[in-house]
Amino acid sequence: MPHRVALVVNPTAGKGAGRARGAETLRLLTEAGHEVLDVSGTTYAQARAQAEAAVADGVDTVVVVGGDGLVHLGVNLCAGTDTHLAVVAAGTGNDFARNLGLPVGDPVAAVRLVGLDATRRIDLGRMCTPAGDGAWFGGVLGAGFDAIVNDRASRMRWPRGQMRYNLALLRELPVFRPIPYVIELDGERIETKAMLVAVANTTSFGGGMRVCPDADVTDGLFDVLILREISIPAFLRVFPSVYSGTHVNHPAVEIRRARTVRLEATGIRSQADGEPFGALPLAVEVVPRALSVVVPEVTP
Ligand SMILES: Nc1ncnc2c1ncn2[C@@H]1O[C@H](COP(=O)(O)OP(=O)(O)OP(=O)(O)O)[C@@H](O)[C@H]1O
Repeated sequence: MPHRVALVVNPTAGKGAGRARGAETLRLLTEAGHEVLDVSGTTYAQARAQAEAAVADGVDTVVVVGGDGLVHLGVNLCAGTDTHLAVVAAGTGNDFARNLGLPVGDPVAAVRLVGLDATRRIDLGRMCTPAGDGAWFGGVLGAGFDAIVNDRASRMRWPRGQMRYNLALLRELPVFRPIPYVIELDGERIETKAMLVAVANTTSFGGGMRVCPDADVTDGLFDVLILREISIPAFLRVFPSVYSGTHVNHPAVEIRRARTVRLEATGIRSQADGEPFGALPLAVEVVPRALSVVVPEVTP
């Protein structure tokens, strides 16, 4: 079925590969008979404003070409509506696409899905500051060491891609101190020092770090990881096991399930889907079935 499509391309995604992937996606969508409105911008803010207007105008589907940052934009455009989100994964990490079994680095396969009309409704996270500033996220919200590294990486101009995060991590690690948190899980209050707290809708972030390997996007619950205070050498030893998800067996790791989470810590910022969000405190809730995603197969 031909769709009315709003296309958002991040030309900087995947170390600059996004531009070519975007041009290919535009050509493929047009050839497939879809009516395409290219709402890409020279900045994230411009793309967002143009895409919001297209969604308000009633497009059927938003197609994002980029990494998890562009998925984050798409999630915020389509959340709570019947507009479908299609992902042409062309970023560095592509955690969202991998978690949902979507094609990665393959615009032909991703565009084919748009015409097949197979969609799946998934849960989203909704985060809110005390001032009432809110946003949605599809993947993982982190507030701790991950957000500090993410913050530093986003201020660095070089190198690009995954190496930037590795370098930021090496710079932050020696000066990092465990953070005193107040965490509320469905109203249960936990006071603890921890290295990071991650509120997960999907399983992974940061390019394959399977922080909450059993997270399920349709269970109406977050998986919440608390990595309690450990020494920096112990942190370095446990860190690689996050890629296989076996870190969950470490005694300092606790994973809990909750519908609502409140996070409080002084001077700590958050990141969601790899994009910086506000400082703590934050209130977070899961909103079941808030997003319709274009997928390879129909699921109820
Ligand atoms: N023209 C643009 N349109 C959209 N986003 C842009 C644009 N220029 C720069 N960006 C930035 O790209 C980031 C998102 O990148 P994305 O996740 O799509 O790709 P990536 O290669 O995986 O990036 P990263 O390695 O930074 O995670 C956002 O933080 C956004 O501010």
